[in-house]
Amino acid sequence: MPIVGGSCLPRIRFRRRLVVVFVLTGQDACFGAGPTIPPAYVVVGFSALMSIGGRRGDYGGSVPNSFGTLISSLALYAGSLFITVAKQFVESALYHSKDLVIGNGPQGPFDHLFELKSPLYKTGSLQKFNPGDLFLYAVTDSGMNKKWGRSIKDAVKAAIEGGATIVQLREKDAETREFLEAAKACVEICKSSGVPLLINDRIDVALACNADGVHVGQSDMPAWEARELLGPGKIIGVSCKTLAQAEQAWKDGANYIGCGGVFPTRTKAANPTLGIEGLRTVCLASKLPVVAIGGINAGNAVSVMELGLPNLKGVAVVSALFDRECVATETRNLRSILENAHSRS
Ligand SMILES: Cc1ncc(COP(=O)(O)OP(=O)(O)O)c(N)n1
Ligand SMILES: Cc1nc(C(=O)O)sc1CCOP(=O)(O)O
Repeated sequence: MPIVGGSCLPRIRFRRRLVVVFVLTGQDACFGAGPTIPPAYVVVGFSALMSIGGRRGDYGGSVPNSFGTLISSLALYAGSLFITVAKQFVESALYHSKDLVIGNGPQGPFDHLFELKSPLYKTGSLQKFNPGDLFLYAVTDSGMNKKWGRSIKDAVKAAIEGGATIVQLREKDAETREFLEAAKACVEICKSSGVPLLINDRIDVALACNADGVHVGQSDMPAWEARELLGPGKIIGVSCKTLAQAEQAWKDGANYIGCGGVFPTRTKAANPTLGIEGLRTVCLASKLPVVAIGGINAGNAVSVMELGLPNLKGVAVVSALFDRECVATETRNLRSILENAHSRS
């Protein structure tokens, strides 16, 4: 902030003007990675100059007073520097607490009363993840859509019409540009229905279409890196088959885990089957809400819901919804089965 000119400091000799130029322009400077020089620096510098000037009589200041001015200015500077460093320490603590998870909410432990200042946290609209949304999780499949002559958009519309509570676009074969265009249309559809939309694997696509979040597997981008990119307001799900994976997903700041394959499936090649007992084991250990996946359909969904585990929030389904003639009808039917089972448990 260069605010120095001949007219500002008319009575100071040239050599001292140089000092003042240094002091005043230095107030916004940084030394290395250290703090910005606080305005008190300017006061100290100016007072020091005054005191020197006083000694020589240029400003009419007295020698004893100028020493006192210098000491009190140094104290002011030290106090101000302390406050600056303390503020940065607290900011840094808040920043590093952003991914600490307590309970199932998106907030870190220090982030209850105010927003973090980092631009990273302006990327998403801050919204709370509701684990209840995992109740009937519709996961699309490009092959099935092609087989039945549906666009992704129509498949998503039909699933929402039938009562899906969350949707994931899992388009393994789609070209990026085509996928992004479809994803943008689906974001609009889901937003207007209040149904969260997640993107499978593709953090880039999720960011570009402003989806509600992503679902990542064990060989995809780690959840903590996805969280860094997406910010705290987005939903992140992680596929987990083991207790260690579930623990890591929690540490990484995920919102939920997808656990399977509960039953054998033809939708995902070479997918190990955990069975109902495998699902139970992971649910009991998981600190995050769980959605079951793999071979789930209208005929076996009740056996999953009947586990009655508090953090098992629902089922994720591909072929039982999308490898059918009428997606809306299949979704409606499965939703009513789930609701009946849930009300009994
Ligand atoms: C809800 C849910 N759970 C698990 C998966 C599987 O994800 P991933 O391990 O990344 O495998 P692909 O889906 O990429 O084949 C999922 N998609 N959704
Ligand atoms: C995508 C996916 N992930 C699985 C896992 O076990 O992580 S099973 C699966 C496919 C689920 O499809 P369907 O409902 O048709 O069986």
